[in-house]
This record gives sequence, C-alpha cells and structure tokens, in this order.
Amino acid sequence: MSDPGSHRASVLDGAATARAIKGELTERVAALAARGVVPGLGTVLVGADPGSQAYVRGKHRDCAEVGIASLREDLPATASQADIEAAVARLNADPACTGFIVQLPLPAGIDTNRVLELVDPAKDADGLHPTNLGRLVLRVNGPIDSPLPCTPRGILELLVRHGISLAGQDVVVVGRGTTVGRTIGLLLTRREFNATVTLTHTGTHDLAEHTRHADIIVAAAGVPGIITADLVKPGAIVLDVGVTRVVSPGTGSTTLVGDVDPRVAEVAGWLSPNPGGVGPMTRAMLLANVVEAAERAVIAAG
Ligand SMILES: Nc1nc(=O)c2c([nH]1)NC[C@@H]1CN(c3ccc(C(=O)N[C@@H](CCC(=O)O)C(=O)O)cc3)C=[N+]21
Repeated sequence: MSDPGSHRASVLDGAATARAIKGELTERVAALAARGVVPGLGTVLVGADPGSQAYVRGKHRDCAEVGIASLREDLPATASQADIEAAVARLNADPACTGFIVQLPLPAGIDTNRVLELVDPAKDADGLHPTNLGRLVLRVNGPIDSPLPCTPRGILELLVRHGISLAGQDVVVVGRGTTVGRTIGLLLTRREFNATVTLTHTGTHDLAEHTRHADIIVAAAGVPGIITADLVKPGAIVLDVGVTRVVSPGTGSTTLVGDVDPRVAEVAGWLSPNPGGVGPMTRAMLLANVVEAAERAVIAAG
C-alpha cells in the first residue's frame, strides 16, 4: 500500500447478515406453523444485572420478529440452586418450549455446570450441553445434526456469507472461554471447513508471534483493545468478539468496548465491527437453533 493511513478494512456486516438470516427463519417458522408447530424460546434469567437483562430482552425481541414464541423464567438474584434447577425442569417439561438458554453468568455460589447439565440436550439452544459439545468433538465429518454453539456458528456464517472460504486458512483464536474460544476450533477444523486453528489466550507468551501469521484472527479474550494494529498481518480478516462493559466513573453511563483496537481497520482486509458484527450473528444463531430443534421434533414425530 502506498498510503497505509488511507486503507480501510471491508466491513463484515453482522447486523445486515443477521437480518437476512432472520428473513429466512421467518419463512421456516411459517412452514412449521402451517403444520401446527410454533417454536418457542425459553430463557432462564437470574438476578438484575443490566447487561444480562438487556441481552435477554433482545433475544425475545428477535423471537417476536420471526414468529417464535417467548417463555421467560425470571428469578431474583437470591434464587437458590434448587430454584434455578426447578426453572430448568419446567422448561424441559413444557411442550411450548422447543429450545431454551440459561443466561450466563449465574450468580456466585451457583454450580453453573450442574445447571447446564440438566438442560434437555434436544432443547439446548446454546449448544453448550456436554452431550452437544461431545457430538461436536465426535462428528468431525458428516452432517451436523445437533445444535452448535451460537457464537462460533455465527462467526462461521458471517464469513461464509461474505464469500470467505476457510479452507487451508490459518485461524488464530485469542481467548479460551467455553462459549467462543474453546469451541470454535472444533467447528472450523471440521473437514468441510478445513481451517487450521491455533488457540491462544491472555497467558500466551508471545501473542504477536501467533497473530502476525494469521489469515483470520478471532478476538474473544474480553480484554479491551488487546488486538492492536501491529499484531495484524496486512489484509488479514479480524473478528472482534470480546465485549467489555466500561462504566464511566463520572456519569455512570456504560459503553461497550471490543477486543480490537480501532486502528486495526487501517491494516486488516476485513473487520467485524463491535457492536454490529458478531453480536447480532450470535442472536440469529440462537433463533436458528430454536427453529431447527422444532424442525427436528416434527421430523421425529413423523
Ligand atoms: N447462555 C448464554 N448464551 C449466550 O449467548 C450469552 C450468555 N449466556 N451470556 C452473555 C453472552 C453475551 N452475548 C451477546 C449476544 C449478543 C450481543 C449483541 O447482539 N450485541 C450487540 C450490541 C448490544 C448492545 O448494544 O448492548 C451488537 O454487537 O451489535 C452481545 C452479546 C451472548 N451471551
């Protein structure tokens, strides 16, 4: 580039892509309705964390847009392990609920893994139940017939729908959380996508040594601005997944800050904005998981 300062990465537009997916899902929901089936998303929300409340509100707004019914289990912050497990049991038993999520994080003192293991794997809209994670590990080849974790699936869809092939690409993931970092490699290394994936994290000795060789960087560490322009190979594809809520001490207002420094746009070939990138895709994939669970149930019923 003769004038690096003037380069701007192309935008991986998650908001527009999620809108397109919601349009497709609306048609599939209508086809189910014609057979007398209405998909229903359940949410278990514990406590009054404003971030979690906003996410859950957004998920139900998405449902209304595509014709999915909403079922809410809202529990106080003081809810016990047994209270939360009872809410999970109600949604497991409710035929109107075809898929549901337990909004994370749960309050301190709650055994999250125990709660997640109680979710009926057939209703696991997050794709985070051990059975479904196990299927993701085992089924390296062949059709995917169980729900996938929403954010990894959203990232994959965002790339594919922008004409980006993963075959043979070097993907460096930053962050080892369950919802993104630890699971995305299981998806992208499947034979049909064929990427090469390196998993790094905040304890990696020389992060730049890895990221500078990456064709694709998935930034999911939850560390604001951890991916600076000098860590990015010119022309690389960068996905900004991490979200940190920063509260301004003066006004008390919150802003969302991603893992990618804004100047990365001067180096990268493609960049997913944050907000407006992977977040809306995650929500769209949650809807897809709920619709697909209802479709599978229809097929199973004959
Ligand atoms: N069981 C469970 N499943 C989850 O999928 C889950 C969770 N717990 N806990 C929290 C994280 C976070 N997460 C986001 C989803 C969408 C946006 C999103 O749509 N963000 C908008 C901006 C929203 C805003 O401005 O507040 C955007 O990126 O454009 C963000 C974050 C799902 N999570």
